[in-house]
Amino acid sequence: MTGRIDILGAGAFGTALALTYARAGHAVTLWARDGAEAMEAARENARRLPGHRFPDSLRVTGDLGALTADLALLALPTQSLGPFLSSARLRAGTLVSCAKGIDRDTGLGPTALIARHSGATPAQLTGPSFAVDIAAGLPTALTLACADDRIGAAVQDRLSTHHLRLYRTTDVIGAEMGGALKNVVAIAAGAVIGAGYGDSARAALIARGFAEMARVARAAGAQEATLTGLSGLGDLVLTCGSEKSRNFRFGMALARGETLGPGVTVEGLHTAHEIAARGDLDTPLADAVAALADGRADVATIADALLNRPLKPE
Ligand SMILES: NC(=O)C1=CN([C@@H]2O[C@H](COP(=O)(O)OP(=O)(O)OC[C@H]3O[C@@H](n4cnc5c(N)ncnc54)[C@H](O)[C@@H]3O)[C@@H](O)[C@H]2O)C=CC1
Ligand SMILES: O=C(CO)COP(=O)(O)O
Repeated sequence: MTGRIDILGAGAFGTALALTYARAGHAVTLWARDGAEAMEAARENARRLPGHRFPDSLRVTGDLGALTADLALLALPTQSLGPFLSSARLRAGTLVSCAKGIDRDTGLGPTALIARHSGATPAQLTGPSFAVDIAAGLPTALTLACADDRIGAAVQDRLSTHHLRLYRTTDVIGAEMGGALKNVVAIAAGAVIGAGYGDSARAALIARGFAEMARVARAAGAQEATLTGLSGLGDLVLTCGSEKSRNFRFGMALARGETLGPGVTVEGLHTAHEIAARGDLDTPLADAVAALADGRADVATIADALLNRPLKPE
């Protein structure tokens, strides 16, 4: 079934989804905070996702009043969501967040922010998917999480395309936590590779990182099965194994004493700080990523500390 879909946020991911749904026959309106007119004229997002011409059924606007679809996707970084939602007063019946993080001001995930700031039904789209892969039309599978399974099923149906297959869950917390926490492990994995510790060390880190993800997610109320699905394990494998990931590249750069350019979205940095600041669980990787990013410790010191903790059962 095709229809109208609004997408808010013309970064790499919002643009990739807009291309996907416009190509599938939907009438898509993509809202951009900056540069809407230039994108509309060029028929391309040259800054965030170059090389993909916009189909005729995709139009770009800078006017929130032009958004009238009953289904809207929110593709903004997590830390922008609260302030944006509180000022935007969106009308859509269902708002689907694509953000992978935890809001540092409130400790809330994206769907709780939607519920707090709008009357819309909140849902979460998450899982292993680089914007460039989706834009290229490569096969991809994601998770659509919605507490209301009837609405979730309808959204799953509308947002699945031939190349983009959506699975469905009502475990919104699990889906959100998987997407947020895998970014922290990806930064750590990038640091391992950047420091030259090798693939075996990275595999150990991914496995222990997954154990930490499960601990934190369970404490937040997530179901174990969600974590072993696309939004947890699936996205963890993708992000820890590819230099296409900004979180992974950020970790590599940290280990090498380099920086990424300005304006690069690195969601895991905020999530690491949020988890480390809570301090209520055993989270050595989140603590390490926060310390590394703050310059409180270097990779060698952190690796020594992690390796020399008391031995314990797995
Ligand atoms: N790029 C990717 O491959 C994927 C990204 N995501 C998630 O999607 C979210 C967005 O990421 P990207 O599109 O990649 O980021 P991006 O860095 O490419 O773009 C972010 C966009 O958000 C806009 N923005 C930032 N603050 C804003 C505000 N307060 N109001 C309005 N617009 C604002 C920026 O102008 C920019 O267009 C993140 O949570 C990310 O984890 C999820 C899956 C894949
Ligand atoms: O979430 C992603 C892939 O699923 C994108 O990862 P990065 O934000 O690290 O680029």
